[in-house]
Amino acid sequence: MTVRYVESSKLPTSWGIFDMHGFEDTETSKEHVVLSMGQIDNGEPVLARIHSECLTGDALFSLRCDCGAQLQSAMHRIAMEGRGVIFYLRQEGRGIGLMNKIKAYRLQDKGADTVEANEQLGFGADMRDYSILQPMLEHMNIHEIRLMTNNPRKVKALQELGINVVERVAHESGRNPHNAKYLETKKGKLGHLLEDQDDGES
Ligand SMILES: Nc1nc2c(ncn2[C@@H]2O[C@H](COP(=O)(O)OP(=O)(O)OP(=O)(O)O)[C@@H](O)[C@H]2O)c(=O)[nH]1
Ligand SMILES: [Zn+2]
Repeated sequence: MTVRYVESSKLPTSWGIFDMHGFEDTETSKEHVVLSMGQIDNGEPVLARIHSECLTGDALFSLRCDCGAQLQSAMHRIAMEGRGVIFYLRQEGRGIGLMNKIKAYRLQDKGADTVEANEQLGFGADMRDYSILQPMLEHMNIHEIRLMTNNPRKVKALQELGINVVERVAHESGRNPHNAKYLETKKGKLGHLLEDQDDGES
């Protein structure tokens, strides 16, 4: 495995003070970050978020998706429990990268949904590889997680890697008129477990 631990520091945030741990993938040069709070290496299942980078949603306040709201909600939940961990993985655009995501957004502006746009660009619907998590979890001595996600495929992928997901914690937030179609496609085509939205727009 090519992912190695680099260094840790404090990261004060609006929700509290996290510990920030840096990892680098020497093969891809991708730099991943883990935020933790409380004692997470004592063997008790850890409340965890495995968050895929979304520059537009996480940093630029985009309403096209729900990523920014999900990240903030995860930080809030962990702070409320006083214990938990966020793996911030640099898998922008479900693994296709930022430039390709912009191309996909352009196709979506012309009517495609997120899956069709990926396919029109020659990519699969979801190109993420979670195996990079293994050395990071090992370094943090985390073996059992309560995973904040709506994506059953993410749970399955982690379990196939030998990561024990003892609970899926529903993680819905940030629904708005601009991401209604995106969320509908996640539910209809990607199998996300999202509440029905009877009165919503599509
Ligand atoms: N290719 C592509 N990627 C997108 C698009 N919108 C958001 N993303 C990326 O999707 C990733 C987040 O994945 P999601 O499918 O929203 O959610 P998830 O991580 O599978 O599931 P949750 O754990 O429930 O959030 C981030 O890397 C975003 O950059 C899009 O329209 N096209
Ligand atoms: Zn996003």
